[in-house]
Amino acid sequence: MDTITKAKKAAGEKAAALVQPGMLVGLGTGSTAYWAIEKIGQMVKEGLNIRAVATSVASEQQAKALGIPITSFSEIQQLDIDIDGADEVSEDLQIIKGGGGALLREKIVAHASRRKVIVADERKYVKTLGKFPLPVEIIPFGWELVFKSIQALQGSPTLRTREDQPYITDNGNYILDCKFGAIENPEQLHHHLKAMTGVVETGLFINLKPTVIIAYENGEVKTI
Ligand SMILES: O=C(CO)[C@H](O)[C@H](O)COP(=O)(O)O
Repeated sequence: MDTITKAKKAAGEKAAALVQPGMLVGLGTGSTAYWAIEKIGQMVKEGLNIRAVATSVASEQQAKALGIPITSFSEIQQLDIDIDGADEVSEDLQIIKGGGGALLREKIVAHASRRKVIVADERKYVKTLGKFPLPVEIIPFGWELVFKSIQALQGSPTLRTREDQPYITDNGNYILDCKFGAIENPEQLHHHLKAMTGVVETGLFINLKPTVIIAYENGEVKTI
């Protein structure tokens, strides 16, 4: 296992240790959240009694394969804890997510959780957001209009593709990856984008007040 994968595993496992018996747990998406889900799966096998809501089809499949009981918002109102990855976390704990395409469900789950835990390796921890292109989930119909509106905002959008076709989210939408450069005011940018008809959600996770677990390649793990 390379040092970055080890760091992701360490962050994920540290977060999983916060899960207590009886909790309702949000399961994130991506290669760091993956390790938290693996660890929670192991804890369930050892007798931990929890229920979980997953933020993507992929994470739900992983959880089910591990025997983690899955529930939904038709049965529950709120989660106790959500453990998820990030593409960037700034020093003031604003976050870009959506590199894995799950930002909409991730935001719904994060907002439904009393405690939000973000797990990341050291490369994601930055002074200012914006090096990572901001994912924006949009409705496929008329997507070109949103594309042009984001161009006009100097967002330099690219339609995300997979095998030369538009990438389709779990919700049937498209994603524009937008290069705004340094994002000095994430809250303002989020509101500008959300006001565009056709934008479903942005990858800016603002003012979540998360617990952030950063794992370093040298083996250190810090909670911020
Ligand atoms: O937001 C996400 C998926 O939509 C992921 O949490 C984010 O992309 C980080 O993924 P990874 O841990 O694989 O770097």
